[in-house]
Amino acid sequence: MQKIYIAGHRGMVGGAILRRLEARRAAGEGLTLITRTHAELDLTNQAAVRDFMQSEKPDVVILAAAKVGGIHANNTYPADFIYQNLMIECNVIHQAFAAGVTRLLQLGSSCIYPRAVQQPMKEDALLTGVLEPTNEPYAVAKIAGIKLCESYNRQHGTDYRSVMPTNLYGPGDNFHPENSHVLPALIRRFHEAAQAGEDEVQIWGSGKPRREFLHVDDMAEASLFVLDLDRETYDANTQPMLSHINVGTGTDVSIMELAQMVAKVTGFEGRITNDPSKPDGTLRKLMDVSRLADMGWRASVDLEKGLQETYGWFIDNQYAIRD
Ligand SMILES: NC(=O)C1=CN([C@@H]2O[C@H](COP(=O)(O)OP(=O)(O)OC[C@H]3O[C@@H](n4cnc5c(N)ncnc54)[C@H](OP(=O)(O)O)[C@@H]3O)[C@@H](O)[C@H]2O)C=CC1
Ligand SMILES: C[C@H]1O[C@H](OP(=O)(O)OP(=O)(O)OC[C@H]2O[C@@H](n3cnc4c(=O)[nH]c(N)nc43)[C@H](O)[C@@H]2O)[C@@H](O)[C@@H](O)C1=O
Repeated sequence: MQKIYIAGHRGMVGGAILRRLEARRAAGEGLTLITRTHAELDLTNQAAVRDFMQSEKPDVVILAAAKVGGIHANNTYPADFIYQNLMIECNVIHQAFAAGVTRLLQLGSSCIYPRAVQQPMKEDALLTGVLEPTNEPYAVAKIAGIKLCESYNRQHGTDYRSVMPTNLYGPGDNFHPENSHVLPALIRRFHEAAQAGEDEVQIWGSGKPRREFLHVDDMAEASLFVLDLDRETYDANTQPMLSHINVGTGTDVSIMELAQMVAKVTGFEGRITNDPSKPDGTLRKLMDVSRLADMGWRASVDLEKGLQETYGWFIDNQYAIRD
């Protein structure tokens, strides 16, 4: 019987991972799944995390809890993003080690890479240049998460792994009008404009930046794929000081193209205009996903289909708006 702690199980990604693990358990796999809500266990609290890890002693930890948000939230609350994410990572990773956890998977982000890096971004581009200023504090914390895992592996022989997702979306996303990521923000704005019969919707920035969008079910599947790899395979495909694995689709769209897709899905037929007072952020973020593809995993959810499904989820859960 394997005991797995999923940190952040009420979030978009943690929730999708939990659903997959529950399905495995229902199919007969010997799994004990441990969860705590934020209210039950604040992961920025070192003593609380220590007591929890020591009493539960999980075999495996999946770290999908983090302070998460889009370009505006990152730019507006930089102290929250760096402080909370560093604390969560330090507490969970160190206390997991202290409690004897041998395998851990932590989720980083594509924003760890330099803003002007060669595209698509390979894992070895890490720490080769200047970060994007709108999310540098969050990115620094995410880089620290990778380095924490690598350092415990090198000093203590643990098997702590890191996956770096591209921009994610899907059921359970945060549709807050300012603090969310672009895809859920546009679903909400275009839906509301279509319902109100408005003839114009503004998107932030120039619409020219390019982003890659991965469905959360693909992300959950990739996370468990990486977690399940035997140690020899993981180590053979990574390096001790370059141990993270990109997760993405390998294709991107411009923000204006995304807006046009969202307009179609939500039935908005008016004009799409730009708000140049809002930042563009990184001009392009496209993952090189060959490391994961070489090991046998590829994304399968098509963006158009994923958008339709996510819009359906939004319609059914319109009041599940966070913050
Ligand atoms: N969404 C995206 O586009 C991307 C996400 N990622 C990464 O994927 C991971 C999951 O993100 P996602 O599911 O989208 O984020 P969500 O915001 O949906 O989920 C994060 C979860 O973490 C919990 N959490 C936050 N702070 C604490 C805390 N101090 N103690 C306990 N729980 C806490 C939240 O609980 P509560 O809501 O109650 O605070 C929430 O349930 C994160 O590491 C994120 O950085 C990476 C790239 C892109
Ligand atoms: C996943 C990643 O997410 C964040 O980085 P980002 O990719 O820049 O995130 P974003 O989704 O918020 O924006 C993408 C693009 O879209 C444009 N855009 C248009 N209209 C809206 C809009 O209405 N909302 C938002 N949020 N963006 C909009 C926006 O101006 C930008 O050009 C990181 O901070 C960090 O958290 C991280 O790792």
